[in-house]
Amino acid sequence: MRNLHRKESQQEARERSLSLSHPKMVGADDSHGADPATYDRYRELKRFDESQAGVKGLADSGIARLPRFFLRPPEDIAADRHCSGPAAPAGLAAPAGLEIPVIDLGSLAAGGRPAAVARVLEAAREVGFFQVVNHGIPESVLEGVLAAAGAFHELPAEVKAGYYSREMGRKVKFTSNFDLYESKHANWRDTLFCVMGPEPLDPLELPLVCRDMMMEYSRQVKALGTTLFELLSEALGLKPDHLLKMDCTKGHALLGHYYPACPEPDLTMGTTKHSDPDFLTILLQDQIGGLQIYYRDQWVDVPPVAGALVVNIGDLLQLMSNDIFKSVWHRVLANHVGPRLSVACFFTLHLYPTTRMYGPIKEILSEDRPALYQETSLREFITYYDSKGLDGTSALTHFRLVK
Ligand SMILES: O=C(O)CCC(=O)C(=O)O
Ligand SMILES: [Fe+2]
Repeated sequence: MRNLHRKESQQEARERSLSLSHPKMVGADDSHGADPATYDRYRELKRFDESQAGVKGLADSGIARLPRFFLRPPEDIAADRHCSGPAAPAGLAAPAGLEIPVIDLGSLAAGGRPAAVARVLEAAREVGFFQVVNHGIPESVLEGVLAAAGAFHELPAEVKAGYYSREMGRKVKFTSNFDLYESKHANWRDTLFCVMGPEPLDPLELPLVCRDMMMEYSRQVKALGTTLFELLSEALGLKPDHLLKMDCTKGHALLGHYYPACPEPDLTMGTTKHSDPDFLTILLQDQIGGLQIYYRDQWVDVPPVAGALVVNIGDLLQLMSNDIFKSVWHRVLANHVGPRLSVACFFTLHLYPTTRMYGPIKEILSEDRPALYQETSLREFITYYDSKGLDGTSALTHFRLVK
């Protein structure tokens, strides 16, 4: 593990001394029953935002009822059950107890590669999600990075406030509900967002409490990403380095999510249903559960498997694979039990000024398989995704040639 020998910075000294003090309470509108005539949603959102304490601040203040802007009306929750995802396979029978595929990467070098490629193809095409085991990242690193992300969120609110931001260009920021002002309902989730590459992040920009573990995990998850993109390239019938040459592993961001125990979990969501705006996501979740994918008209649990990592196809890879791979809706249920921790690694060139255009890969197109999407730059794609927020629609629709 990396050890940085240097003098403690002012910010770190502040973190250390403040971590001994008590978290500050944040105010909350804890009455659902507020008079609709006088309820000022924007003011409440702003008050929450300006607390810079996220949903953990609300949980710590001991609220028994959720502020109104977290509430999802029952018809909204019901509608969720009948949504049609960006790639919901049409006309197929309901799954009889679908289990998210678990793929063993342990024998790639020992003749197991063709079987792994076949399984990756099947999972990416049919389900859009799979779990990997024997992936090469030691359990101590998985446990370590989850604990480190949790430790950041458990710092005193005053310390975390130093990182709180909604600025697009910030490489390291603590935020709650990136789409707070755009979305219909807020989510019961806080996030530490860190852009780790392509320009190497100066480790000193990371909070001290999670710095070494985030750097170590970043290095290891990038190596796993390379293996996965090679398998995915082969699954498309391309040379193993095809997706690597398209810069799919050039940049990645780590998102340390924190879902505190929720006082009224049935009335809100941990994460609203969405598909990911990247090439690929590798997700590390703890043992609490709550992640679900939308598959053949129903929500299916992605159960925590000790030592496994969850992999899902992002919107950009669905676009590049011309719909061979599926980027599917997923969501996280809020829970009485918590906190739930997860660390998502988004392979994306977020914030990197690349002008490269991404469209369906030419080598897999034919007269029978014409391009289904227009080309887009990553900047255009992300700007569109962020402006839309997690509104329950797919950003891919916007780039589809035949609507
Ligand atoms: O926390 C999780 O399990 C899922 C997070 C997620 O979907 C995301 O970061 O896009
Ligand atoms: Fe996601």
